[in-house]
Amino acid sequence: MSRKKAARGKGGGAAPSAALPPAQGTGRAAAAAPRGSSATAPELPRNGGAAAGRPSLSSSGEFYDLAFKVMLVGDSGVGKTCLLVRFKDGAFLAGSFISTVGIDFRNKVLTVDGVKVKLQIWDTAGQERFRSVTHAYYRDAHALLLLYDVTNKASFDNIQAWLTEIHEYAQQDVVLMLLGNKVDSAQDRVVKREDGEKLAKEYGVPFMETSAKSGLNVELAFTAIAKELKHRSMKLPNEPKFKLHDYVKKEVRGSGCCRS
Ligand SMILES: Nc1nc2c(ncn2[C@@H]2O[C@H](COP(=O)(O)OP(=O)(O)OP(=O)(O)O)[C@@H](O)[C@H]2O)c(=O)[nH]1
Ligand SMILES: [Mg+2]
Repeated sequence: MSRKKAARGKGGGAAPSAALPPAQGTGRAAAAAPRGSSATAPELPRNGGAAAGRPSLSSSGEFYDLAFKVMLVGDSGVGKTCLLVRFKDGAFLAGSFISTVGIDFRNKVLTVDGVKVKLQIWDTAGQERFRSVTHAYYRDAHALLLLYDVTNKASFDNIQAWLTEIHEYAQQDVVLMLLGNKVDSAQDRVVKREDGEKLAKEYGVPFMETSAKSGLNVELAFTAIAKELKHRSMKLPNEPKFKLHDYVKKEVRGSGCCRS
């Protein structure tokens, strides 16, 4: 991978989403990106750039060996922005709900089995009116985290429609994971864990329940994705096969226990 600085997202376009605090490497892609345009972040090769074998420099000045694009999708209000802020900054965006406008991205470099993997994480707006913007970004996503809110039945019922949309717009080989968020709100839960597990099994996707508020399983969700993508792109000869489903089953924490 040639030594390059990941381009910053350009400003401009509609008002940037108010939900993400200004931060290093925040890409503020124009909310109404022209149909079919690629993101304002650099295009990332399908294999994450494994071929070059030399580290690159991310916009936050961190070296990385591989880079992948991950998208957060799901109904408005399920917790996509909060999950990203929890993962990136280790904080919970409490207070009033500020809906994402258009799309935003944050970068985070994590180390997976000694390899530095940069995740360029796209936080999409769940509101229907931004759906056409989101469609333009599916094309080069390497992985998708599909969220519903365990306290909101409609967000779970809409998962089928999200899966149809993903099937239509995303690549065949996209890595997909289903997340039931807000599991800390036990008293308000209306979607049982078994319902999520059953749906995930039906579609053959890994599943876990998370909480952006407590942090439960948030690190695990992104680490599992990074491991899967790294193993796909760097098939080292004597490396044991990585099985995403098995890894998630082994590592996932129940909502009854401590933080992730
Ligand atoms: N209890 C609890 N509340 C959460 C959690 N995650 C998000 N919330 C709250 O749910 C509301 C919506 O969260 P967001 O992250 O903004 O939702 P979103 O999916 O980004 O919504 P859009 O940007 O409109 O698509 C906010 O008031 C958050 O505080 C969680 O894990 N637990
Ligand atoms: Mg949001």
